Amino acid sequence: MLKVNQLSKSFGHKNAVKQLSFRVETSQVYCLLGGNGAGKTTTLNMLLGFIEPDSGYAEFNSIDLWKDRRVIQKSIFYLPENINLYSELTAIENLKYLTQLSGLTIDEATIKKALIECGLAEQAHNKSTRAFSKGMRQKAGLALARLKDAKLLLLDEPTSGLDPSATYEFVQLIQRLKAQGATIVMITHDLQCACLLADEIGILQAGKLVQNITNNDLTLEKLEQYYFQSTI
Ligand SMILES: Nc1ncnc2c1ncn2[C@@H]1O[C@H](COP(=O)(O)OP(=O)(O)OP(=O)(O)O)[C@@H](O)[C@H]1O
Repeated sequence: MLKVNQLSKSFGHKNAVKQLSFRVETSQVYCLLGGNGAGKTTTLNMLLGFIEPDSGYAEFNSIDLWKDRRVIQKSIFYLPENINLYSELTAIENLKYLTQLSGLTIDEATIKKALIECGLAEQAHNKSTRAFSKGMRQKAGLALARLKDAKLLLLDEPTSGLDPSATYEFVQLIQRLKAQGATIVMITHDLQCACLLADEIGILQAGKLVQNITNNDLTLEKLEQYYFQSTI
């Protein structure tokens, strides 16, 4: 379980995140929404340890995210908006190399299995990733998360720039990872995707959490209402 408690961060006089608290249970997806400049990236950067909070804390499975950084880094996987792979290497070579960097030795059959589970067609496994679309890169990225056995996935605007079919495939993939026990935090501007995937949705406005919505048969129309009421 991820517990974020009273997290705050200012840049000079700008309060980017103000006393932010939320919880994400194991096998649940939490979507953080908000307009430009609302504090989503700052929050993600604090969870990733890139930015130190001024106050507050976050724990994953009762381990403090900052005090036990090395322990926690093994559990966290960050999927940036645009995932970088080594373009001269194939998908399999990328995953072999990237898992080796994490101290893992994983055989090719296991890598292929992870790629297939994450929806990357077999004919792409031995191709250079230079010409991979964003959707294909994401599949390879999430296969890496599987191979590293990451328990907490932090996703940054994963559906921006994806076409509707790729978005649909992404939603299905996240649902599978969730069913396999991943805890997921996703920052996004994609209300439809949040509606489909999230168990809980937080809406940030000027650094403050102004809504925390439990997704009980939430419709897109209802979420749009919450969103526009909170952010305009
Ligand atoms: N390094 C920084 N120095 C100064 N101000 C910053 C810094 N990083 C973020 N901010 C400010 O903090 C506020 C929150 O920014 P943040 O990037 O977290 O918003 P966001 O919700 O991710 O926005 P977007 O959707 O546009 O990416 C903004 O006003 C931004 O200008």
